[in-house]
Amino acid sequence: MNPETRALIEQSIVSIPDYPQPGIIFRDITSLMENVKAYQATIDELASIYKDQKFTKVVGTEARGFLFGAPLALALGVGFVPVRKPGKLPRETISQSYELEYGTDTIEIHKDAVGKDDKVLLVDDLIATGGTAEAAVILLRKLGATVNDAAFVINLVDLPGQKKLEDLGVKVVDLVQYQGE
Ligand SMILES: O=P(O)(O)OC[C@H]1O[C@H](OP(=O)(O)OP(=O)(O)O)[C@H](O)[C@@H]1O
Ligand SMILES: Nc1ncnc2[nH]cnc12
Repeated sequence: MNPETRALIEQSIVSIPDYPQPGIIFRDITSLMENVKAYQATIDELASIYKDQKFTKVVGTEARGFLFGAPLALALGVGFVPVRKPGKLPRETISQSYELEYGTDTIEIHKDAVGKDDKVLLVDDLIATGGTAEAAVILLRKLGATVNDAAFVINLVDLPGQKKLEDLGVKVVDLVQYQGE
C-alpha cells in the first residue's frame, strides 16, 4: 500500500479512550466510512490484494464485518455471505460458540450459504483476540468451504488474533496496526 493511502485510512480512524470501558481505546471505523475517499481507498486496497485469487464468496461477521465485506464482495465480483448473531438468519443454520473475556458468544451461518466448492475470503473491520474470526473459520470449514485468507482493516497486534488464525492455516492481511488493546 502506498504511504499516502495508508495515511488517509489511518487518519480517518478516530481513537476513543476508555470506551466502552476504562483501559480500552476504541478504534472507530464509522469516521472512516464517513470519509468517502478513505472508505473507497479501503475497499480498493483490499480488492487489489485479492482480485486474482479466485475467491467464490466473501464472508463478513455481524455487524461491522458487513460494512467492509459487502462492498469488497461487489468489487471482487462475488457473492456476500453474512455470519450473524443468534436467531437472525431465517433459513437452517449452524452455530459456533466462542470465549469472551467474561462468558461466551455465538455466531451462525446459513447451512446452504457455502459448500465444498467455495473458496472463501473472511472479512471483518478489526481483529483483537481472534475469537470471532476463529469461530467463523470453524463454521465455514464445517460446511466444507476452503478458508485460508482473512482480511481486517485494523489489527490489534498485541492481542493473539493473528496468531490464532495463523495456527488454523489462515493468512491474515491488515491495513492498519495498533499496539495495545
Ligand atoms: O477478535 P475479537 O476479540 O473476536 O474481536 C473482534 C470483533 O469484535 C467486534 O465486533 P463486536 O462483537 O463488538 O460486534 P459489532 O461488529 O456488532 O459491533 C469486531 O467488529 C470484530 O467482529
Ligand atoms: N479496541 C477496539 N476498538 C474497536 N473495536 C474493538 N473490538 C475489540 N476491541 C476493539
